[in-house]
Amino acid sequence: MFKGSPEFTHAQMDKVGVLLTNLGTPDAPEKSALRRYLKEFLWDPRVVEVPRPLWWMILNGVILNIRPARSAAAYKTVFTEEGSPLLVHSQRQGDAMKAALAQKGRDDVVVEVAMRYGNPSIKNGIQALMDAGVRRLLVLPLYPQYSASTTASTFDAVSADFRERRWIPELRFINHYHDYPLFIEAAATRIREHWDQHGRADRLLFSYHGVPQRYLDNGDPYFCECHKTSRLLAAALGLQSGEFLTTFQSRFGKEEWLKPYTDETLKSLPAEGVTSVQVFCPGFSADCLETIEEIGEENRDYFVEAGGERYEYIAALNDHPAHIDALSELVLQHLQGWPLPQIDHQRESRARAKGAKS
Ligand SMILES: C=CC1=C(C)c2cc3[nH]c(cc4nc(cc5[nH]c(cc1n2)c(C)c5CCC(=O)O)C(CCC(=O)O)=C4C)c(C)c3C=C
Ligand SMILES: [Fe+2]
Ligand SMILES: [Fe+2]
Repeated sequence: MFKGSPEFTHAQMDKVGVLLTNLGTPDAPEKSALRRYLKEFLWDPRVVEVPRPLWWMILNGVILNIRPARSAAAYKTVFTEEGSPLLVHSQRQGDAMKAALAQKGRDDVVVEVAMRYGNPSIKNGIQALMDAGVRRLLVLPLYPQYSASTTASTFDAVSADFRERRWIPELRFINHYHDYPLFIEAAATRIREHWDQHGRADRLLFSYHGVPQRYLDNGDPYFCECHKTSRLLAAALGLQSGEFLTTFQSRFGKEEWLKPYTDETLKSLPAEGVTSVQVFCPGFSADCLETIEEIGEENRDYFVEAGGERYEYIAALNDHPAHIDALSELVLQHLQGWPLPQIDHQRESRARAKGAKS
């Protein structure tokens, strides 16, 4: 049986919905929650492209016995009273997006936030939108650069939900916004604000989450989109080549990942006479474990141990007003051409008078 909409009446106003998604995060910084989260995440064939029987054995036999405890300890250092930073920032982005759209004259748009893995799930997010009468759905995965491991995986989850539905909404899906001028300007604003407060450093590092080199070799545009973001951002900031670097962080597993690696770069810079760096992560729309702990703490230690003197992490865009403005303009652009929701009030009152579904 497909999931239906038995409460439907013709008097109901068709709505437009926006589903903002991000990667997802464990429910708690505990071993059991990490095991659940990593099991779902790392079993996704978009994330780990290894033949399933072999990967099943490695994942269940080795990784899920070691990694949950290690990752839980790392997550403990970033969780706050409010919860996981990624989720907290995402929810703030959702609230701010709703307010920005209303301010721009679209208070009819329903906004939900969902996570590809864990909670709040994409399934529940789509259900909430459908329950609100959404018949036109715009999905915005908050990954500026397209990668099969993130963006396509989100599409998989949305389409998997649709496969269970009788009445699917019209769908639009934003693949990427790595070169969207307002996004570049928002990131440049964040960096300029940091410079206003702290001054500049010898180098500005743009550090992106990595993926295996093999994915690039097989046609994933992620690497190129990261470099394009860096180039546009450098141009917006008036930086010359040599003043900024593009590096890749968060390696997982033994194979080669996109290079240069952020950690190795930071370890080598002091020997080249670079003793002050600022690091910004243009691929992370929200601060999370990988920025707060890995870039903010772990990599700082590498740089300082190698002789670096000044290391600053520049916060992600999170709910910065320039970011919310960019994302809401992006949404409005992608909503163009979809008829505004309309309601036939006469028909509605007739239907109500009859007290029956029409
Ligand atoms: C921003 C884009 C991201 C890409 C591309 C990406 C690819 C990718 N990630 C892993 C493995 C892990 N990533 C983990 C955390 C994590 N990854 C992203 C984003 C991208 N990942 C974010 C935002 C986060 C943080 C989530 C949070 O809760 O704060 C983790 C879990 C953390 C840990 O245990 O160390 C893993 C594992 C792979 C294999 C991959 C591409 C193939
Ligand atoms: Fe990741
Ligand atoms: Fe990491």
